[in-house]
Amino acid sequence: MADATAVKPGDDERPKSRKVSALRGLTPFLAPYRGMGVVAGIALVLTAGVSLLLPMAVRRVVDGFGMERAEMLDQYFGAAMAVALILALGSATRYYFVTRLGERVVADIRRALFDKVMGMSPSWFEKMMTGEILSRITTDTTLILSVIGSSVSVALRHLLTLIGGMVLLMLTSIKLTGLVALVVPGVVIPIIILGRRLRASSRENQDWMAAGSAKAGEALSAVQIVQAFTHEAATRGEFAEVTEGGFASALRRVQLRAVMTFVVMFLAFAGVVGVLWIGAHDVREGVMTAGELVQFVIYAVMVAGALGALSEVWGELQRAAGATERLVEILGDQDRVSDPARGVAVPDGPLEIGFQGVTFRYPTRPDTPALEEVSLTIHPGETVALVGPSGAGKSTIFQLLQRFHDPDRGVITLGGVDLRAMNRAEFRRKFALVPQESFIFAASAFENIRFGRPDATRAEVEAAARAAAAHDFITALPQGYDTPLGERGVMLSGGQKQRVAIARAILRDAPVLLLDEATSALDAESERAVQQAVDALAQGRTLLVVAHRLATVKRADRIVVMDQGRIVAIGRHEELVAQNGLYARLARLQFTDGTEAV
Ligand SMILES: Nc1ncnc2c1ncn2[C@@H]1O[C@H](COP(=O)(O)OP(=O)(O)OP(=O)(O)O)[C@@H](O)[C@H]1O
Repeated sequence: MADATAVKPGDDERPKSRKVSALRGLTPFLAPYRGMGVVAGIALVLTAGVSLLLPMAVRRVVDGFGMERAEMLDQYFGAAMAVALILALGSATRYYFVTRLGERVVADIRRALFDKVMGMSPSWFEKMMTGEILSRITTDTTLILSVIGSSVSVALRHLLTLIGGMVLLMLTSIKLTGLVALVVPGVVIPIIILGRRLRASSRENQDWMAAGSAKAGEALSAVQIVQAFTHEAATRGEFAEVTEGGFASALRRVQLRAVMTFVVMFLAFAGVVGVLWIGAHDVREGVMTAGELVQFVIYAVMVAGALGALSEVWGELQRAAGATERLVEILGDQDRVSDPARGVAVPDGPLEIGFQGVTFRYPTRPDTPALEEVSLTIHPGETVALVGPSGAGKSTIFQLLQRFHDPDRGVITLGGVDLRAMNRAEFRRKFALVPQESFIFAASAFENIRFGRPDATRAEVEAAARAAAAHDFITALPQGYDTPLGERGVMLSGGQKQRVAIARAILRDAPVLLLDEATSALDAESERAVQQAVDALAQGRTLLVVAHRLATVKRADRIVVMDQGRIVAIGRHEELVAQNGLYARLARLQFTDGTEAV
């Protein structure tokens, strides 16, 4: 068994107790479908009621009432046929509506979760791994499906049988019911005690499942790195550890369930046998008829069966309660960044960008400022290059400008309006981003470029590709623009991916371009092609570029030199070289054209 303490998931501040009442979190999702619930409820009551009448019919058969005349016998069995029809119809109706309700509600929950997660800012994703989110969207919702789609209705049916059965037991024989009543606490108390332990172990089990998905998801997305570093054995080991941890915790749950099933079943049936024994004496002495005893026994078996089934369903309800709580947790999570209740419209026309006294620390690194007292104005149409050593805060400028985080101090404006006063989706339309790592979706080249503007025509997509010097290599692909590029664009070279990303940004046709240049050196030809694409992109737009190439910096109207989160110099290439400061050093050592800078 794995060392559970080493990688035990779920060791966070969340409370461990999982109460079935957590299922209340599902109410908002169930409310719109009240109608379906009502129909299912009626069918449920009907079938439970009819099944409760059956033992009485059996008593009459055993005791021979109404069997004297043939037509009465026929009527009797005709009625039994009708009952069978009602039972079958009621059960089918209940199944249909309950299952449909479950599927509908779970589809709604999945969508609500995904919608929520898609809108969260990066700091939220820092505490939640992709695999874990996926596990919640799939595994946890499946648990809820089983509850709404069956367990609740099964539980209700058994509950009705239990209550109705008890009443009818009393009507059949007060004395024997009294005896049964003595047995019931003996069954219920162990259910409560074991149920509590089961609950804790269920949550733990679900946490293990989520941790397993998270590990596997990460390893799969980096499978080449894992193989290149011959880390397969260790990665397999880590996954095995999580999986075995999950198995061990499942085993504890299964053992508990087994013990619980034994205790409950034995006590229930032992009780029935005991009561039956006394009843048999009563029949012998003529205190009750054989039919009454049979009726009583059937009710008692129904009641015991209902109790046993309830204890099983209870476990499922608890598992689902844990799942619900986790989902409600995500749905209720407050993001650090949020849109204003009523967003100010983004100004039309040329947009000036302003940073005024911006200081920012990443939430995960509260001690080190990533930006400190940054003030900078970028005029419309200007090309500004951000340069500086690794970790200087260049990418952080981009992050804040797109409002993935809010500054701790200071203001960031677009067109003179504080970003926090506008809706993020509105002002982000003014930006076209070319990230350092060009992300390629598992779709065709055409779809990948059209991602920049989903309503673009084929001609517009091709024009953008031409401007980005991507048209020629795309048409040379086996199916041209319709060639699937494979997961993360495995079909393309680094330079080609960049040009697809640039074409995407050109197509977006936004007034402000944010270009994070790739640090990796390209061969001379790709370099020229990418440079040409960037030039096309910069035409008539504001360009803010995290620059790693001398060619780019030399073309810039202004160069902003950053170091340890601060702006240390601003100027043109020649001026900065003449100052012989950090920039001159960087220019000599860091820019990737290979040419001497000064
Ligand atoms: N998500 C994050 N959480 C915590 N700290 C971060 C995060 N991203 C960046 N940092 C830290 O903030 C500082 C600035 O990082 P940033 O990515 O802006 O640097 P950069 O100048 O773009 O570097 P590079 O040229 O290497 O990309 C660094 O010290 C970095 O370690």
